[in-house]
Amino acid sequence: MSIKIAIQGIESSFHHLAVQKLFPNNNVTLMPCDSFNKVTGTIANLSADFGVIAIENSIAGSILPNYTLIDRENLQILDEVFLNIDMYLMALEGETLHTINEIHSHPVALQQCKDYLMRVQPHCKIVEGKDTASEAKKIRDGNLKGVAAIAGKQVAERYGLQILDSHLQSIKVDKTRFVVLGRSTEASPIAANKASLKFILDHEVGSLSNVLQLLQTFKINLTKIQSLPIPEKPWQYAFFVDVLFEDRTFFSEVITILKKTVEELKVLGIYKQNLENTPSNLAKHIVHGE
Ligand SMILES: O=C(O)C(=O)C[C@]1(C(=O)O)C=C[C@@H](O)C=C1
Repeated sequence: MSIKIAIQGIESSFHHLAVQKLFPNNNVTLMPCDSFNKVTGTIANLSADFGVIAIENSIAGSILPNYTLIDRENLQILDEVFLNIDMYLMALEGETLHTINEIHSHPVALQQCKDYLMRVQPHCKIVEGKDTASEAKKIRDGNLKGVAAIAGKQVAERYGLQILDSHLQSIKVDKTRFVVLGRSTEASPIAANKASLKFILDHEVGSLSNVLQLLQTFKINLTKIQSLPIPEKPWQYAFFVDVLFEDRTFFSEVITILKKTVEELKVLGIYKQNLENTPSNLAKHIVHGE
């Protein structure tokens, strides 16, 4: 039995690499989607067991629409993984840096390489595509002359393109955080030490500061805070935070207090921090029915 995992993009994209890191020993059926929207929809309508989506890149920043998608579809963050990203310029055999006049890639990938594009290829037309790998495949399938794609090295190998330039990202160390999404309402892992929360505050002086102080009191470490506008309420914001906790009881107490004090609270996931990129245990539930 295989696990069905929806990703944005096709085989060899960075999302595919993230799935391979998370589920290296499992029989995975990849469900390629051409937008993040379709990934979350595919999980919500039960077609996929899980989905993997990028949530933040160290150079390009948060992929903001993905926060809204997780929230809107009522999905749970079940796991995470961090990929080192290295960007390459690739095109058909025989092309050189001087014959290229158009460059395609995923918008977040283009953003990571914007210094390179301005410095080395300022004359090129930049085209935002669906994902790194499908843009490269398009060049191969359509025999597109004068067109290059920005993608990972594995994409050049998979789709038979020639590498014209390497390490294009603006900062050498380039990392993307991906999260595994599911519909699961099952108990979070016993070893969980991280949570993603969304809260909305009333417009009182100090309401955000009170929440931060509460976290401090209970020794809960805030690792990320992101505000997003609430479209129905102009100039009001929802806060999306990631927190690390050592003591599960303290964490539960904080949740109880927050529920009473903030206007709205939603737990988007309780999982184990995974800086070491340990393979996920989630497949067990699907394959063995545990
Ligand atoms: O197009 C791809 O290969 C992707 O997996 C998408 C994506 C992203 O959404 O951030 C993934 C990792 C990199 O940061 C660049 C692009």
